[in-house]
Parts: sequence; C-alpha cells; structure tokens
Amino acid sequence: MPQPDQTDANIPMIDISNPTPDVAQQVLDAASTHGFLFVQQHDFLLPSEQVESMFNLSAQFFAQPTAQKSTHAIHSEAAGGINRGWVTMAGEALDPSHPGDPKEAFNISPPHPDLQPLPSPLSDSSTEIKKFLDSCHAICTRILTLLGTALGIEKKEGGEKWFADRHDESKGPSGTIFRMLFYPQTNAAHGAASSIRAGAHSDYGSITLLFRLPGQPGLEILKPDQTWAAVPVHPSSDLVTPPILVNIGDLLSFWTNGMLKSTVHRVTFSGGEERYSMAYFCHPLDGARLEAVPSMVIEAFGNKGADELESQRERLGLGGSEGGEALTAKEHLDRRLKVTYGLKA
Ligand SMILES: O=C(O)CCC(=O)C(=O)O
Ligand SMILES: [Fe+2]
Repeated sequence: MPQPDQTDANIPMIDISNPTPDVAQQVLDAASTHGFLFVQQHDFLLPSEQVESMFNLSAQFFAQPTAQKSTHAIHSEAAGGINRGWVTMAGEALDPSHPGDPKEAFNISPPHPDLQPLPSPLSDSSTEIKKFLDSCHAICTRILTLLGTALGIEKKEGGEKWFADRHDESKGPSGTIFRMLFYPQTNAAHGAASSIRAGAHSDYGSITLLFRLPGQPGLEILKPDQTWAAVPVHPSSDLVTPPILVNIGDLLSFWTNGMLKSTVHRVTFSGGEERYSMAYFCHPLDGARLEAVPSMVIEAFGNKGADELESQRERLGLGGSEGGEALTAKEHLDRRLKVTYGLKA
C-alpha cells in the first residue's frame, strides 16, 4: 500500500461564474491532469447558506438513535429501494479488499417527482432538500457544459450541451445520489487500529461535488507516483467558505476514453475525532449509452488513456479488457454497486 505523504495535492481553483472558453479549458485541463478541481464563486447557483443548513440537518439526523435511523435502512422498501437510505457503521467497503468503512451515510436520490420516503428530521425539510439537490445539479450542468465546450463537440452533434443533455433529470431517472456522510469517533470496538475511514476508491458516476467543513480534513488523493497527497478543505485564505471540491468519476473517464481522470482517493484521520461531509454523485440518465463522444479533442487523445482504463477495469472487478457493445449508464452503475454492497441483483 502506498504510504501517506502530507504534501498538498495542488488542485486548481476555478471560478465558474463566467463560462468563457478559457474557463472551459481550465476545467478540462484540471479534469484530465488531476481528475479534481475546486470550484469557487458558485453562490449564484448554490448559495453557501444552503450548504451550511444541509450540514446542520445532517448532524441532526446522525445524532438520532440507531433504532430511528434503521427504519430507513439502505436498499429497504421503506427507504425507497436500491441505493437509498441509511448505511450503518461499517456497512460498506469502498475498497472491497478491506473491512467495512467506519462511517455512516444516508443516500437520497433526486425526486421523481416526489422525494423518497425520509425519516425524521429529514422528512420535515423536504422542500429544502429538494432545493439543495436542484442547486447541486445546476452546478454539475455548468461543469458538464464547460467540458462540452472545451472538448469542441460540434453543434450538429449537440454542441457544448452534449453531456449536460444526457444528465437532464427532467427526461428520466438516473443513478444520481446525494449522500450525507458521518465519520463518528471510533474506539477499539470499531477497529480503531486503522485510521482509514473511507477506503481507497474512485467514484462511480460522471462527476462528484464534495462538501467539507473547516477543521475537518482527511481526504487524500493518490498521485501518479503512487503517494498520497492531502486535499485541504480551505485551500485559499481569500475565501470565507470552503470551495466545492469536484472530481471526475469512472463513468466519465470511461466515456472519454480515459482522457478525463477518475482519481483514486480515500479518507484517513485518527479515531478520536468526528467528521461530516456531503457528496452529490451526478450520473447520466439510466438509458444514456456510453458511446464514443463526438470530440476531435478526444479523438486526438487516442489511446493514451489505455492504462487509466485498465486500472479502472481492475477496480471494477471486471477482469481483462472488455470490447463489444456500448454499455448504458445503468448497466455500468449496477456492476459497480454489486461490488460495493455485495448485491446479487
Ligand atoms: O468524506 C469525504 O471527504 C470523501 C468521501 C468519498 O470520497 C466518497 O464517499 O466517495
Ligand atoms: Fe469518493
């Protein structure tokens, strides 16, 4: 296993308020070099107060007794089905070669048209949750559109909206999930010997928005030299609130022939502290076919991403290279959930 290396990951910070071709290029460069970027000046799409109040709601939820939280257990009918609801302590392993992660989570999918059944106190804030999910999606749409611009997708093929259209939630269901995460203090009973709180993994979908709190670091990314680098919560002293951290997921990497990088990351910190984070995992519509993206930039990139794709296939437990039919986004996600949760479906 690579050893921790506490140097800063040097992830670029990008102001997305004015979507010029130059900003689009910055997003593409960050996505294809680091697989991560910080987004600032997002308040016009997602006000910081919404983030703050969602963190408060999350803390209230996780503070409840287990009996209350488990009424909406993950995958249960009461929680609205597969990949929705509460994940108990050590209930999943993001790195399947390690024991369950010492954390709890609650998964909420976008409303279709109503929100899934929610336990108290989340149920009392459904309007606020819906608004937050919409705002997160608006940020994802902006980033996906910037990527479409920088990849030079031709107008006749759908132009800059090529990716964003395939994530248009008004057109049908998707695997998109918003997740509140809670990493409680651990003790020996929870296997506190390990400081790894979320095992090494890459995300499943297109892009992820990650929200963290000042004073609660712990995220590390795996650098190309196989050492870990810490990702600061607050990379610039100019900012009042932490920027949103955005990362590319496996699906978008796969879709762009490995040009965009789905970087492996993990969470580690010592057991004596607790930590909250929230992630919005944006996925394409279930039926979106992961066919070749009509982009000269990706064409010119050619097979340079072959290694990236190969290591992704290994992480997905798919064995050797797979040719043939383009998968749909749903088929891609189902494979991945099977590995994480040990689901048979
Ligand atoms: O809690 C964090 O900072 C990151 C969590 C994460 O990477 C994930 O849940 O996919
Ligand atoms: Fe992740």
